[in-house]
Amino acid sequence: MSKEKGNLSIHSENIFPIIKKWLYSDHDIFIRELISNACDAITKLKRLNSLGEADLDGKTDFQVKVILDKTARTLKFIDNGIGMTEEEVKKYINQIAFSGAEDFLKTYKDKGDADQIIGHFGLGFYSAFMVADIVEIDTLSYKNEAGAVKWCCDGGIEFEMEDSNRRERGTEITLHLGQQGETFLNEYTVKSTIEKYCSFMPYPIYFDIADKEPEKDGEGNIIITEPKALNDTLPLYTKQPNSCTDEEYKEFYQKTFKDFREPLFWIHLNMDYPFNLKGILYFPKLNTQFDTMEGQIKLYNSQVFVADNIKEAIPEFLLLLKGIIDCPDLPLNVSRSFLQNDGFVRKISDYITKKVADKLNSLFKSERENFQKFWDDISPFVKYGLIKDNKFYEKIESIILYKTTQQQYVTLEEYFEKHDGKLNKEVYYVTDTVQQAQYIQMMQAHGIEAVVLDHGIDSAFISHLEMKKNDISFKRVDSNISEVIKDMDEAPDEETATKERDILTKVFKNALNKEDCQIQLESLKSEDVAGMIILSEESRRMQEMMKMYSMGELNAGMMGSEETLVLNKKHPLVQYILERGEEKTEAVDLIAQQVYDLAVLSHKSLSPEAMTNFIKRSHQIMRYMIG
Ligand SMILES: Nc1ncnc2c1ncn2[C@@H]1O[C@H](COP(=O)(O)OP(=O)(O)OP(=O)(O)O)[C@@H](O)[C@H]1O
Repeated sequence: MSKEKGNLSIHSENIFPIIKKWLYSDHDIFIRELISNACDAITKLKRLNSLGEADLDGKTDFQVKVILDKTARTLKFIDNGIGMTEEEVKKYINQIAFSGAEDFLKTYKDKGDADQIIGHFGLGFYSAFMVADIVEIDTLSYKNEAGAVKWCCDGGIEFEMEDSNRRERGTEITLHLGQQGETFLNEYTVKSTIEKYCSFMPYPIYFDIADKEPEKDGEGNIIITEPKALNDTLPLYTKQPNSCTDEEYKEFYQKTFKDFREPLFWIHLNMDYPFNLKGILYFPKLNTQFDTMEGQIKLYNSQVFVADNIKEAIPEFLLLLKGIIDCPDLPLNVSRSFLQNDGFVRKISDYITKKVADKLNSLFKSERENFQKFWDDISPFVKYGLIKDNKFYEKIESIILYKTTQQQYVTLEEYFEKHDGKLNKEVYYVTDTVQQAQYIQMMQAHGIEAVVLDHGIDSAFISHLEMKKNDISFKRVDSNISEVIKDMDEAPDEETATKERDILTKVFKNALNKEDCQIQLESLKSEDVAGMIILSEESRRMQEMMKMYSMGELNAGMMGSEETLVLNKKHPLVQYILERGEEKTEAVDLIAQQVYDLAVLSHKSLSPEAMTNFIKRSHQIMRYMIG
């Protein structure tokens, strides 16, 4: 065969089923596409007018109307934009995937770029056939000499075109809704879809029902109400940050996210170079631990809603926030439903991360008091962020706050400074201030404050920080006996210590009837406590991990032995037992059992059986007291 060259061609009978079935994931996006076209038509006309190429004839009340006629089963999209000539309909509508928007941008690209044109691919219009059996266009171009044109197509490969008697500049698209479009005969569906996709489109959008019964007052007089646009044509995020007030930010938040709590603070993103990005990120106030998972980032492309929570463009941890991001340069695919994952998207994500880190740093430096006030609410987010994103970690690592048991907020550096010389790069923490009160109090008595790390994210946060800063270790207050609370002067020699520990181990094993009873004998500075339970940090973390992976059953047997009963040699009850050696008396048994139960009680709850015994024994002891 001789060498040939040619153009590939598309058959519309093949492409229509693809558009109807596969191109767009959601049926309702035809509303977004047709309203976007209407807005583009207005933007183009305005642009031409500003270039002196179009006369508006005084008609500058630019708007888009959507009218539902339930009886006729039609949905109309009417604009007073640029309109189309016969040639333009042939070129842009009859040729699938030939975009007039692209054509326009090419022609006018050097003549200023004040407004954004939404269209790009030349396919959106055909999404109307997902819901309509027949689509009609009635259009009159702004060009003086142009005649109005009517176009009609039933979704097959044939269309009809004829002259129209339309007199108004602009375009009216009529969808004759078919079975697939049944749901759009419902006014609430149409209205909420417009609100979903078009809330921030740049021209007012009015929705109305054809032949609607007029509203009347009690006396039967018709109430005339001003039509109200469904959208906000100048959303706050498009304005310059220095011209927005706190009140406006709060109001915008409440309206956009239907959240009537006040946001804690916000970041207004406004970038022109190297890419165009605008938006506002809000740090919401949390009610409960689980609230954090309810963030919502709405992504827009030239004021057209794309989707919520697009992971490719927004760093995962930011999805815990609430916000709007509008990026006209987003590399969207045809359906505008997801992004092509390229380096550009990564840059957007990095930019947002940097902005958030900068804001947190500036709050820390210049509004420390506020930063502390916000900390409880924002810390789950910050911690999640630093675990997920190393760049974020590096930028905010030094400003992470820790709330101490005395309700102060300190950085790690400040924590060590506070305990100057007392702690060897150890951070003592509590996970439950009530349950661990005994330990907290003991440490406080010796000048050590613990920090409260009681959120679900904290165990992962601790591990992450230890991995990053390997000289630092986190120790729960009940995980060991700090040197600070021991009385080192009273430490016995090795031989005595072993002997005493052996005696106590035997006595306690016997009294408690417990084979795996680990005993440690210490001289504590305080004489108030006879015994306390400690559980090594490593084994407790292991237990927690097992619990998380639902391996709870295994832990009791495997890990139980890691629990140690620390007895205070200075306490008279412990001394009483030691003085009696291994002598077995009722009093020794009672003391051992009671000391053990009290130690457990200040660490966790007793099992039902142990609790019953404890109460019985306590009564018995009180009876002995009165003889
Ligand atoms: N209401 C309208 N007024 C004027 N021209 C219109 C209107 N609707 C569509 N057009 C013309 O038809 C062309 C094709 O529209 P279509 O929605 O298929 O694609 P697009 O908007 O260019 O791109 P995309 O597929 O990205 O939406 C538009 O570019 C525009 O030139």
